[in-house]
This record gives sequence, structure tokens and C-alpha cells, in this order.
Amino acid sequence: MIRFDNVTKVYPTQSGPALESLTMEVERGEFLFLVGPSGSGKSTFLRLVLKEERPTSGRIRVAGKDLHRLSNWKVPHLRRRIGTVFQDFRLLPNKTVFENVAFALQVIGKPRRQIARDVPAVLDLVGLDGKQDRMPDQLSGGEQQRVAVARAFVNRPLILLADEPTGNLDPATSVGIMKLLDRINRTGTTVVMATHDQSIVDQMRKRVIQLEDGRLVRDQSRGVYGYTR
Ligand SMILES: Nc1ncnc2c1ncn2[C@@H]1O[C@H](COP(=O)(O)OP(=O)(O)OP(=O)(O)O)[C@@H](O)[C@H]1O
Repeated sequence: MIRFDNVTKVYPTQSGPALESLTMEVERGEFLFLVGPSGSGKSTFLRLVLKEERPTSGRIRVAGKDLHRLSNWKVPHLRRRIGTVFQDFRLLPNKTVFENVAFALQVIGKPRRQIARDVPAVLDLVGLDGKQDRMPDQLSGGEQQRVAVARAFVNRPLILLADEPTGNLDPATSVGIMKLLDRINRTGTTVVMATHDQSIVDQMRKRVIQLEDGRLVRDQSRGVYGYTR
């Protein structure tokens, strides 16, 4: 589903590479944690998958497409197949829960009938039934993240990328979000999650890839967090 062949990324203003000669593959339906100290290249990896950044060298394939060959006008189509969730939720503050999720379908031209059907279904899935008319600031952090997950998943993406999704949540709320991501993964969606959350990684026992200074230093199935910050 995601394949990196000898990928190096050097940002223009940077002396050393953010990622160096990274070769790895994520299979369809896998759940992968990306761990490593701050600045080790986790977010860079996620941005490369989305084609928000281009590699300096090497080859990246996502969902059967060679990103180097993918013309710019096809990038939005690629991104539709990838849901994203971030630490800071990134909800639209002036839209209701329903509208936040519906917006993701409106911008890709889905018919009103489908929106009316799919949005309540996904809100139910994430445990937010009954809260669809609330504004984001009337929700707890955990509920806001559930809205963000619903928005990322409503279009049934092939891949879900999560960058520190539990970073602003307390431990109990984080467990709830992880149960949700696990459930989404069980529907066949490939999940890649960058995290510093040791207890979550240790509880979930999924594949763990550890980066250090842009290099892959560990690839462990049913892995643990495994290093001290
Ligand atoms: N847009 C950019 N321009 C220049 N350098 C960048 C840019 N984005 C990231 N970097 C650098 O690339 C390296 C990797 O950063 P990246 O954000 O991928 O790390 P990270 O593992 O996600 O860190 P964190 O856990 O703090 O989010 C760092 O040295 C960072 O300073």
C-alpha cells in the first residue's frame, strides 16, 4: 500500500537529511506505529506519502501509484484516498459536527443524498450520535478528535495517516481514540500513526518502525515503544 525505496529527503534550509535512504513497505490493511525522537523524520514521512513534499532522491509508491510520475492534477485524487488526523484536531470552528464531516464529502462533489446517509452513519460509528448539531467548542478534546476521525473516515479511505492523534488527550480518552482507529483498521483501512505515546504503543502491540535522525533503526512486529525520550 505504501512503499519507500531508498528515499532521502533534505529540506533546502537544512544541513543533514530529514530522512536518509529509507526503504520500507506497509502492506494493505496493516497498522503501523512510527516512533522516534522529535525531529527524527516521522512527520516528513507522512508528508511524503501525501505528496505534500517531494523526496530528494528515491522512489515512493502509494496505493499502486508511483508518486514521482503522478501529475499534479492527480494529487487531489490520491489525497481523497488518504484520511488524515492531527494532534490539534483541525476542525472548522464555525461549522457544526455534522457540517464538519459533511464538508469532506461536499468538496469532492458527493450528492446530498449520500451525505445525508453517510454522515450520521459515521458519527454513530465514532460514538457521537446525538451530538451532530454541536459546535466544536461545545465538545471535549476527545469528542473533537472523534469528529476529526469521522471526517477522515467518512469517505472510506484506503489509508489513514495519524500524526500524534492522542498528543492533546488524557490517557483514558486516548484509549478510546485508539479503539476507534483499531476498529477502522479492521475494516481494511491501512493505518500509519506517528506517536510519542509510549503506553498506547505498548498496549496495542502493532508493528513499530523507529526512526532516528531520519534513519530506520528498528522494524518490529507486535512491537513496543522501546526507547526512552
Ligand atoms: N519544512 C521544513 N523545512 C526545513 N526543515 C524541516 C522542515 N520540516 C521538518 N524539517 C526538519 O526535518 C527534520 C525531521 O522533522 P520531522 O518534522 O519530520 O520530525 P518528527 O519526527 O515528525 O518530529 P516531531 O516528533 O517533533 O513531530 C527535523 O530536523 C526538522 O527540523
